[in-house]
Formats: sequence, structure tokens, C-alpha cells
Amino acid sequence: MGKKNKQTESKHLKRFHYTIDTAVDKPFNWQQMVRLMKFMKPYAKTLLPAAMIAMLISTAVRLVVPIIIGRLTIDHALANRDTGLLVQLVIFIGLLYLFNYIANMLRIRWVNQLGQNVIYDLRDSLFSHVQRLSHRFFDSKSAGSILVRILNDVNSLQELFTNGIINLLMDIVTLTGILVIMFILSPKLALAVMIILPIMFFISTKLRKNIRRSWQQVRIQQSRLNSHLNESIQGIRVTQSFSQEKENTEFFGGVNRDNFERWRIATKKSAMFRPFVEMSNAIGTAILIWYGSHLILTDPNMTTGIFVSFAFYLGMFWDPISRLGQAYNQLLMAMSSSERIFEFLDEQPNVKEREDATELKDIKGHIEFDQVKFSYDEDRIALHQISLEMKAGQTVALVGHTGSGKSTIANLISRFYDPTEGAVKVDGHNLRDVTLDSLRQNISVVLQDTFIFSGTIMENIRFGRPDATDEEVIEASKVVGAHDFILRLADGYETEVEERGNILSVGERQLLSFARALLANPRIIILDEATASIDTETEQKIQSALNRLLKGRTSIIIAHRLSTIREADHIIVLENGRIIEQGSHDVLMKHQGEYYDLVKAQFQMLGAS
Ligand SMILES: Nc1ncnc2c1ncn2[C@@H]1O[C@H](COP(=O)(O)OP(=O)(O)OP(=O)(O)O)[C@@H](O)[C@H]1O
Repeated sequence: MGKKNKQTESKHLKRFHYTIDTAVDKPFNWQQMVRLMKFMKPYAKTLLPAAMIAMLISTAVRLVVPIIIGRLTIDHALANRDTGLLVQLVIFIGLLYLFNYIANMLRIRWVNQLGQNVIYDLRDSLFSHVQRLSHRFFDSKSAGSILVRILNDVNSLQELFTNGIINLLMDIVTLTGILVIMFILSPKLALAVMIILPIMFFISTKLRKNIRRSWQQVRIQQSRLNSHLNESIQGIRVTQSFSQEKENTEFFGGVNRDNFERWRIATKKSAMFRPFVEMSNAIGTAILIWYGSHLILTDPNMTTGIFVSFAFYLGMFWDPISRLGQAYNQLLMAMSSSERIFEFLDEQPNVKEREDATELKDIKGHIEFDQVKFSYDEDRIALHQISLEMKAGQTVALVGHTGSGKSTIANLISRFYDPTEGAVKVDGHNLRDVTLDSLRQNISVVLQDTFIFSGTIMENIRFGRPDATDEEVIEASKVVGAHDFILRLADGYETEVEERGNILSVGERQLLSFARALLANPRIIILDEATASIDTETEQKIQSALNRLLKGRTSIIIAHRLSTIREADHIIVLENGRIIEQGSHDVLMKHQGEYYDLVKAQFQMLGAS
């Protein structure tokens, strides 16, 4: 399979390329660990100490039982044939195990609760933080990579918080306890048995590292599988229309095979670990039997009881050792996951609200751009020294070729970005001086591709004003002419629409977004008109809905339809981030400049003169 796999790998990689955003381990970092541990702080007086106490109790019981068996039962009760004491000891050991059972049960329960709580808090704070970040952040990250951090990276910390930390402490306490007790009971035998410990520790760490690397490869392959699956489902319509199913399946087969191969290697390596631990156990036991028996015969301090206690301790020894290696792996993985989580948490919104920002109240809707310059990235200027005015209540159409800066102007009015130079003002207030909430409550943005959330039609329209009553929702829908088509749906306003509203037509989605915007009742409306050509009847419907929606508000329309542009009070023509002409339709047509050419070239075919 190896050779065949290599060939398919190079073939299928030609077509697709995915950036792998998967956790790879990082060196241990104390500062990061401390920061991670702070997430346990809310539970520092409740679940954490409770789980620790339960852990200490059960560890202490496990450590004491071998001494009771060896020193008291064998060396005392049995040696003296004291059956009374023997019965008492058996009952006592039984009670201790019962106690241990309860302590263990509580420990597991509390540790799980602690872990779940911490993960809940972490995911919650990550999500609410990411939601507040500016558009600039989302420009540079794919939705997939954000999902991976909020889901996978947080999940990979789950094991650390549920079992990892407490188990690590438990194993350290157990090992230290066993070592101390063994050295007290018989230093010579303890030394003999422990002689293989350093070698075993060394080999086990190396082996673990190797195994960890293989699992990382598995995760990388899984991430590729996820990306491809995601892309295939999202792009299924394009795939089918270009008859690329076979190619796609072949590619999937390749990724799937790589994944399979990595799993095979990782499980093969992992399978070596357990036998290795068992072998160490066997060597330890052989030393114990050989040297222990020798001591029993030659050393008066060595008793059968001590020998038996040693056998018990040796049996308890290897599990914590092998778990410690695992805990170390877990810590390294947690380092990379937490680094990526903290990277998001440390990200600051580019658009910041000033501490003394004022509320934008009762505005009229006058908008001004004062010498505004703007770039998305350093080497390309999207807007050059733009100055413009949009009077309150006016409908302003922004027109221009693709990439000329229309959406950028709209983005600056909503303050999704701040100008690089100059100021954007609403009713004379610089947007940098007002609160974001109050600004955005006064603005509704209606995008070309309306986002429909999964839920009912009613909930979707209510999105911008959650306190609106059903009657208000219906009223808004009637005004924009959406009511009729909504009633025709299976459950009317209660019809469930899936994310992105696939069951609705483009025109219906537009009307829905108009109703949503109208209900929010903003002073300013920004509308990115749909470019898709629609039939004349729907066009008329949308136009009259639009007139009702825009009435009495300042409206900025990124216009594509001549009918909309002609009805605008003011038209701004953009080219390469500059205003090249502005005025009313008639004035601009008479002028026979760029606008005139644009209308002739671009809009004549849409049927208007
Ligand atoms: N998020 C972004 N990051 C970097 N550059 C961007 C971003 N958005 C737009 N640009 C660039 O800024 C310039 C202006 O884009 P803008 O979206 O404002 O154009 P537009 O006139 O609205 O175009 P269209 O009609 O095609 O939507 C373009 O050169 C574009 O490539």
C-alpha cells in the first residue's frame, strides 16, 4: 500500500491545496500554563479542593493497604497464628476499600464537573470575544479555521482539565509514596528493583514522543479530510454542474487513504507501548523474586511480609509511570492548543470604542466624509481623499465599476473599519467619538446576499429588533410586499428556514431582508442592491418595496439597476477609489461624462433607456 499511496498522494495534491491549521506541539511554557490554570480559579474554593481531597484519600488508602497486608497480616497475624487479629484486619481492609471506592467515585465526578465547567467557560469567552472582533480580523481568517479553534482546540484541552491535571498530581503522589515506603521497608531491595527505572523512563519518553508525532500526523490528515468534506458539500452544485464528481471522489479517496495510512502507523506504534511497560514490570518482578528471596534467606531484617508488600507496590508502580509519559504529551498538546486560543483571545478589535464615547441619539441622518483616505492593506489604497455629503433623508446611489470602492464607503459609514486618514461624520459627530451600539442601531445594512439564519421566517425578520411583536413583524412584511409570499409557504410565518434560506428565491430573500431592515426602523439604510437580474414583475415589486423602505431615511444604495439609480436624489460615480462625478441623473446625463458612458454601456441592456 505504501508505494501506491505515495503515487496517489502526489496526484491528488495537484488539484487541491489546503492550508493546514492544526495543532502541532510546542515546548512547555510556564507562563502559558499559569494562564491556562487561571480558568480553574472560579472553582478554586469548591470543585478543585474537593476533587484534590478525594484524590489524596484514595491514594493514601491504596498506599497503606500493601503495608497492612505485608507487615500486619503476614508478619504479625499469620506469624503468630492470631486468627482474631486476622479477621479484624480482613474487615479493616474491606472497609478501607469501600472508603476508597466512595472517594474514587467522588473524585471522578468532581473532576469531570470541573473539566466541563472550565471548557464551558473557555468556549464561552472565546466565542463572545471573537464576535466582538472587527471585520479586519475576519478578512484574514477563514470560517473553517475559526471553527477549528473554537471547537477542536478547546476540545483538546478538555482531557487536560477533566483528567489530566488531577491524574498527574495523583500519579506523582502515588509514585513518591511508593518510593518512600519501599526505601523505608528495605533500602537494598528498593534500590535493586528501581535499577531499571531510569532506563525504562528514558525509553518510554522516547517511545511516547514518537507515538505523539504519529498522532499529530493523524490529526493533520483529519483536518484535510474535514476541509475537503466541507468544501465538497458547500460546492456540490458547482461540482455537479461541471460533472466533476469523479475527480472529486478520486481526490477524496486519496485524502481518505492518507488518513487511513496515518492511522495505521499511529496505532502500530501505540501498540508497542503497553507490552513495553509490561516487560519492565516483568523485569522488576524477576529482580524482586530473585533478590528478595536471597534477602529473606540472608538478611534478618527482611521478612516475607515486606516481600509481599513489595510485590504489591511493584504492581502499582508501572501504570502511573506510563501515565506520566501520557500526561507530558497531553501538556505539550495543550500548549499548542492554548497558544492558538490565546492568540484569538489577545486579538483586539481594530475598531475601538473610546472610553468617553457618546451615545448617538435622535439623529437626522446627515452623513459627511471629510478628506477620507482608506486602505485595507498597506500597499493598496481603496479610497483616496474622499469628501462627500449625504443630506438627511436623501437617497444616494453609489455607482462605478467593480472594485471602485462602493462597498468600502458603505463599510466606513457602519464603522466596520476606521478611515486611515480623515473623518466620517453622522450629524456632525465623528464616528470615532460615538458608541458602536448607538451608531449601528441607527443603521441597517441590507446585503446583496441576505443572510438567513436557521429558524422561522418570523424570527428571521425580527432579528434586528428582538422585542418586536408578531403584529409588528407582519405589518413590516406587508409594507414591503413580503406578506403574500410568506403566507404561501407551508407554515406561513412559522416556516422553518435552514441557514442561508435555500428554500427561498433570490427575490424572496431580498423582500425578507427589506422587512427585517424596516422593522429595525433605522435612520440610515445601506443597501447593496442584488446584481442578479430578476424578471420585470419582481423588479417592480422590489422597487415599490424599496420606495417604502427608504421613505424618510437617508439611504445609500450600491446601485446596479438603472431604475433605482434614476430615482436617487444624488448619484456619486466612483472610479479607483475616487469620486469622478456627482449630481442627479438628468444633470449627469446631460454632462455626457463617465456616468453617461456607464449607463450606456452597462445598463442599456437591462431594458431602460
Ligand atoms: N476585505 C478586503 N481586504 C482587502 N482588500 C479589499 C477588501 N475588500 C475590498 N478590497 C479591495 O478594495 C477595493 C475596493 O473594493 P470595494 O469592495 O469597495 O469595491 P466595490 O466598488 O464595492 O466593488 P463591487 O461592485 O465589485 O462590489 C478593491 O480593490 C478590493 O479589491
